[in-house]
Amino acid sequence: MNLRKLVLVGNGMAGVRCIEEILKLAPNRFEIAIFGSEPHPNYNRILLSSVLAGDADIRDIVLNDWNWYEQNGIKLHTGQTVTKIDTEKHLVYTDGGIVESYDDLILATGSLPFMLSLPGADKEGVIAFRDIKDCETMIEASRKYKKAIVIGGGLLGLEAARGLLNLSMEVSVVHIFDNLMERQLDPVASKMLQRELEAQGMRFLMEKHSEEILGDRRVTGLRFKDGTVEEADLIIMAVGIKPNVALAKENGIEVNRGIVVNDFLETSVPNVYAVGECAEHRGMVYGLVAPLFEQGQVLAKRICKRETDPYEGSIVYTKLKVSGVDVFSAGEFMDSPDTRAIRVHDEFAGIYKKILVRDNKVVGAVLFGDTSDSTRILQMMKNETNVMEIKRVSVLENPDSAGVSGMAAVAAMSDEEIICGCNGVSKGTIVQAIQEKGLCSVEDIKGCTGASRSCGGCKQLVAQVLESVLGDKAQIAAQKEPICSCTSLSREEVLAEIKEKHLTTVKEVMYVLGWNQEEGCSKCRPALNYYLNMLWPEEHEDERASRFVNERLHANIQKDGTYSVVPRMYGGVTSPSELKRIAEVAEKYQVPMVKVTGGQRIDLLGVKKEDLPKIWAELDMPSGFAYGKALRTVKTCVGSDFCRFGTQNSIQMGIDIEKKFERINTPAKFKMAVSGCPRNCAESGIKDLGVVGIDGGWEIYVGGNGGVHLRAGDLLCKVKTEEEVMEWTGAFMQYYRENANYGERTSYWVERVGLANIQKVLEDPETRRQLNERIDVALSVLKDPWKEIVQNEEVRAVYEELPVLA
Ligand SMILES: Cc1cc2nc3c(=O)[nH]c(=O)nc-3n(C[C@H](O)[C@H](O)[C@H](O)COP(=O)(O)OP(=O)(O)OC[C@H]3O[C@@H](n4cnc5c(N)ncnc54)[C@H](O)[C@@H]3O)c2cc1C
Ligand SMILES: NC(=O)c1ccc[n+]([C@@H]2O[C@H](COP(=O)([O-])OP(=O)(O)OC[C@H]3O[C@@H](n4cnc5c(N)ncnc54)[C@H](O)[C@@H]3O)[C@@H](O)[C@H]2O)c1
Ligand code: SF4
Ligand code: FES
Repeated sequence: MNLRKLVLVGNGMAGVRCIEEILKLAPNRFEIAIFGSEPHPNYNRILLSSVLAGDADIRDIVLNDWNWYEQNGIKLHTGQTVTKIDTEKHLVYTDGGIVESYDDLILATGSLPFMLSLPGADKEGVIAFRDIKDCETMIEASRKYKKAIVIGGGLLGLEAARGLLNLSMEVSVVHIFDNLMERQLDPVASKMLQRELEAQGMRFLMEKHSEEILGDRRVTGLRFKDGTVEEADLIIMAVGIKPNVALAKENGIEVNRGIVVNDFLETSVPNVYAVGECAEHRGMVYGLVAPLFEQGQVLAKRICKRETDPYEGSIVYTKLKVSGVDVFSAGEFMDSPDTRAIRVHDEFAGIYKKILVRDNKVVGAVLFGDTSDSTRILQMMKNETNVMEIKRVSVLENPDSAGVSGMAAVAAMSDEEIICGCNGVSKGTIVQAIQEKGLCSVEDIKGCTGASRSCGGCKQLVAQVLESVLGDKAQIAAQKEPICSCTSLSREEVLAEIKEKHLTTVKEVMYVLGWNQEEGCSKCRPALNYYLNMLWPEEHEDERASRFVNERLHANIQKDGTYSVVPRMYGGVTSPSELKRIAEVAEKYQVPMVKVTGGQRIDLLGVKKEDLPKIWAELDMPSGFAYGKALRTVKTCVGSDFCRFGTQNSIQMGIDIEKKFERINTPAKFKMAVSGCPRNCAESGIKDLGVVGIDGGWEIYVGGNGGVHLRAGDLLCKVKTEEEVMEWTGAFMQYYRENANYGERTSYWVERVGLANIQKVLEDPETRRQLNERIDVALSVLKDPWKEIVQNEEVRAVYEELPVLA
């Protein structure tokens, strides 16, 4: 049988997804060729926000790797832009000189970012946020520059701003209206969002009209119509997108705002179809993946000559992907004369929920602070549920979930309810796949049903469905997330294999366990190095090359390529002679800034790499490990020796803890504090482990965090003596070292595992003894890295050869 020739223009999310559907329906019907302007295989554009925020690596966001094209017999032309279509002869031409014939042609050219045509918009440092290249440019710029402006307070602008904050830039968001995300939120939710983001460190310049981008070659600032100027080294334009229609338009295919398609995604020219952000259907152009995937399903059936319902449009809904902020918006969101609203606004809890009802049906919703109702509300919108048949207040309080856990609420969901909005996967489909195919991890479910494959916002729900089906077995299943895309093995499996096969180097682990990338990636290499150090403290030789640059160089790299030096000062206590040495070093090496840190240490900022060993030698103080995934500082208050409120000697307790546990590697940075009484001047409540003096003893709090994931610590235990503080501290640290994922702060780990479970383990004195025994072994082999480099010529020679950047 002669295969039909199918050509896809646009190797993006919508086009390739449609091809996947076609391959499912008719794997042998087409000879497929795909053209993409970008040099990459198909990747998850949505997760560029996560890459920028440091939560994912570019490699993690590939949806279909090079092998996938090969395995499916698809001819992939990356870096090739189709510039001409001969619709008579059925040929496409690329800028690289390739000509390909087609029987069926799908246009999935996506969108182009809208760039404001301001004077100076062509300067270096003015970019959009649309593709991998933009993402890389921003990450690179953050290493050299300090101030960023994001123009546009929509979804993209706010996600970009959050990412840039994570990259330690100062970020101002310039918005043209007085309400952020005015296309998705009403003014109440919008203001709540602004307050929350301000608390995270974002600055907002509202109702500002940009007039000119300043600077010579590179941008230095932005001038507004009111004459004011904001400085910037980087400007991101996130002011919307426009469908990429030039190719269609120039080749006689009907175009309006987008490429005009009918209910079967057919354009005005026979055998030419359009799908995705470039397509205009019934006057609507969509900019979110769920509708694009729905279009793709209809188109796949049409092209495969299968019967299909027409595509009749989609309900649009969004969630902002900024950690610490829960925002959901669906359908209509502004009150109007013909809608009535059901509202809940809890100003204490920072929760706002509104649904809009017309003709007794939900036509839209805005949720802020708690979006757990979102799937159910969306389902009501899709099913056109009559709200008059329900007790109305219960619309915003799931009767099934009131007072019960999220897991129980998921168990009570009907099979039709959609779990993954992006990919339209229902609970029933997931349950069936788990039962029939024996799936036991979120990753398996993703591979089999597509759920959680796009924005990832439904991962928790998918895990809960898994748990509701598998019960106890899900505990193991929940942990079956692969540690990165180089392997399908979870952390637990990798650790078990390391122990069983006695693997002792990162390379050996990757080789024996069949890593699909010989060199691993930036996610697995440091993680494996940590796990090996933790499992074989006496045997495993730390593999510096697998560590992040700061840990390799024992100093934090700064934006301008210089380093910071933070010597250890136990409990935040120093002496005149130490201060003198610090002052002398700072003067001699012309250290541009000497600063007291939030952890009560002294930071010498702006040191050149070549000066580091000399400074360490002259300071003659141990490393403060301010750069590592390790115990950082133990902050102390003045305590009972000097403070009139003090009930306990917090300074001595802090010094003792720091002296005992200094240098210990932990899955993520580990901060501690000791306060002499419940007034808590050392802020023990927001530390990974915080100790608070009380009458006749001490309280130990764990899982606190004063950063992005602001969280008050949970009370782990109350003890009477200093020895017990030390014993519980050692046991908790070692239990965390052995059980948390690499990179997971205690604030997330304690939430994930549950305080009660941790307490259950640590309450047993024998378990505490064993954990302390193991942490003591790990501590016994640690040396001060600065001293080693200063005193050992061989180590210094290796150090001096280290490249400056990662
Ligand atoms: C940072 C970011 C975060 C996002 N977050 C979300 C989210 O949370 N949820 C959500 O639903 N959506 C989100 N989106 C939107 C979502 O990514 C898009 O809706 C989706 O990627 C559009 O898919 P598409 O295939 O239509 O277009 P694209 O993904 O833009 O793909 C089109 C491809 O075609 C190529 N191309 C164009 N013209 C040609 C040509 N002539 N020849 C060859 N190749 C060509 C382009 O280079 C591009 O690679 C986000 C977008 C961004 C940028
Ligand atoms: N979480 C998500 O679902 C998500 C995340 C990122 C991007 N996206 C999608 O990507 C696309 C692009 O996102 P976007 O936020 O750029 O588009 P958008 O159109 O949703 O928002 C653009 C924002 O820029 C503002 N604006 C316009 N001109 C301006 C000016 N001159 N000065 C200041 N502000 C100005 C607008 O008022 C608007 O709020 C959209 O389709 C969006 O849905 C979605
Ligand atoms: S926490 Fe208590 S002991 Fe410590 S400084 Fe504050 S008031 Fe004094
Ligand atoms: S809701 Fe986006 S991937 Fe499931």
